[in-house]
Amino acid sequence: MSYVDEIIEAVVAKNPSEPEFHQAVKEVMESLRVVVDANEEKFRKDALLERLVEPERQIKFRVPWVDDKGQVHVNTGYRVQFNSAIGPYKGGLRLHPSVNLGIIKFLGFEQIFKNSLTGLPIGGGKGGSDFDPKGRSDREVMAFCQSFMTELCKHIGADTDVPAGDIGTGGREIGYMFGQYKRIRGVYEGVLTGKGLSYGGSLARTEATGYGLLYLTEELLKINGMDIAGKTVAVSGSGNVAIYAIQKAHQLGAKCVTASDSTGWVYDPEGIDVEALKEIKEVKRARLTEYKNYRPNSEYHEGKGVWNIKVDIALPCATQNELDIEDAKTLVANGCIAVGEGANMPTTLEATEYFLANKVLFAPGKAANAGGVATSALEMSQNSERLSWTFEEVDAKLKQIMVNITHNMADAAKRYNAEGNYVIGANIAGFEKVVEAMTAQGIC
Ligand SMILES: NC(=O)C1=CN([C@@H]2O[C@H](COP(=O)(O)OP(=O)(O)OC[C@H]3O[C@@H](n4cnc5c(N)ncnc54)[C@H](O)[C@@H]3O)[C@@H](O)[C@H]2O)C=CC1
Ligand SMILES: O=C(O)CCC(=O)C(=O)O
Repeated sequence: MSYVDEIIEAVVAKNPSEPEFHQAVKEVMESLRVVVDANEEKFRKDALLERLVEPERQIKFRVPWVDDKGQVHVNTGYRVQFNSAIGPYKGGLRLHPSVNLGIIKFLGFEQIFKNSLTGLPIGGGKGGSDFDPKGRSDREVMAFCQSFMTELCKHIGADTDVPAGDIGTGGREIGYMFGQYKRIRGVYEGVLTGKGLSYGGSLARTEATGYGLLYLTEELLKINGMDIAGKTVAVSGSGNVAIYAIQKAHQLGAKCVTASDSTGWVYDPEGIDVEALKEIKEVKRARLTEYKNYRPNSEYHEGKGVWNIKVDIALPCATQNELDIEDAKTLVANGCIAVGEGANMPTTLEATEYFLANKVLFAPGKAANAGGVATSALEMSQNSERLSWTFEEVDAKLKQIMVNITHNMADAAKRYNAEGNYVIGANIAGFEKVVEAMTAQGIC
């Protein structure tokens, strides 16, 4: 049996009931086959792949908090510090009822390669809790965040592990967590990114993941002889990534006609009104049913359906495995030319293979959504030098990073005779740097 197959089998056997982690490992390992085969003897001797798929550390803890009626609730908190070969652990905190150890491990594993692709010195980690902020008052969210950070603060720091936002963790939650960290540890340092501008945040971090996704998509079309201007786009989700992806798509001359949340989706043939979306989701924290009040000519549908709309480009920006094989077949039949993953692993393995087989330009999340974590690393740099850069400076660096990632993944794919396969390209380009650093640092 090949080394890659042995590793995939061992991961499944050793980590039962973690299907998302298996899926993430399988996707990466399949892409690395050609590199691993060429270095099999050395990698086996060093147990390189065994070390890569085993987190350096995983922390699981109790998070008790009191609701507005005086009732005590207990949630589970996680932080998986996956790999620190190229820098301090870096990755977001997800607050969603679906969170469990397997989900955090898949996200942490992806983060290793994504962070490497940015070209910046950040290792891979991820965390979160099964707490659901939806429908909770600000005081309840604060109570949860303070309790969560009371334990987490023992394991993180500006030079060791720097968490940030993810699903359910936005500016409000980061603020409460930062306050609690400072209160307990007594240090004012850049321990979290995605902070508010008044206490060390970076301009453009809020926009970065969505903007970065569009910079990469634009470049990908460009190197394949196409222009993003004039293209029709479907976006799923209506959170941080989706909102700023739609905004940048419009700025680049494309038209985005859909958005969704966990209960339904909207189709607006004239183009999604970003200001209305921001008001509904960022200010009112309401459901998308409200969108019709702002745009009477739009349609609202319950359930899932954005991938049934005929578009040139699909940008899944909600959550994992939200785009399956049936969706992929519909998109291809409707003439879709490119897919960029704004979310982490939103496309199933089967759907990904279908896109690749049908020559759809497919940008995997670890490349396409790397603009968020890259800008977090820029926030860390600004915190270290006690300076704030302008929006234009940060945005220009973000754009350059996304353009570089596009070329690096395209070049890596070409080097290994897989031209146009950006899944292989992104995984190999991310892996190469991590392996070099792990090898240089000896067995650890
Ligand atoms: N915020 C960031 O900087 C980055 C986020 N990501 C990824 O992007 C995705 C979205 O994250 P954010 O926009 O930050 O979160 P968010 O909490 O701001 O928005 C999440 C969106 O996805 C929808 N959603 C969540 N769970 C869902 C489900 N089970 N079914 C259908 N819709 C669902 C929500 O309704 C919401 O519209 C996630 O996969 C996240 O890991 C990736 C890189 C960076
Ligand atoms: O900004 C960060 O540190 C993390 C962003 C993140 O969680 C992700 O890239 O999935």
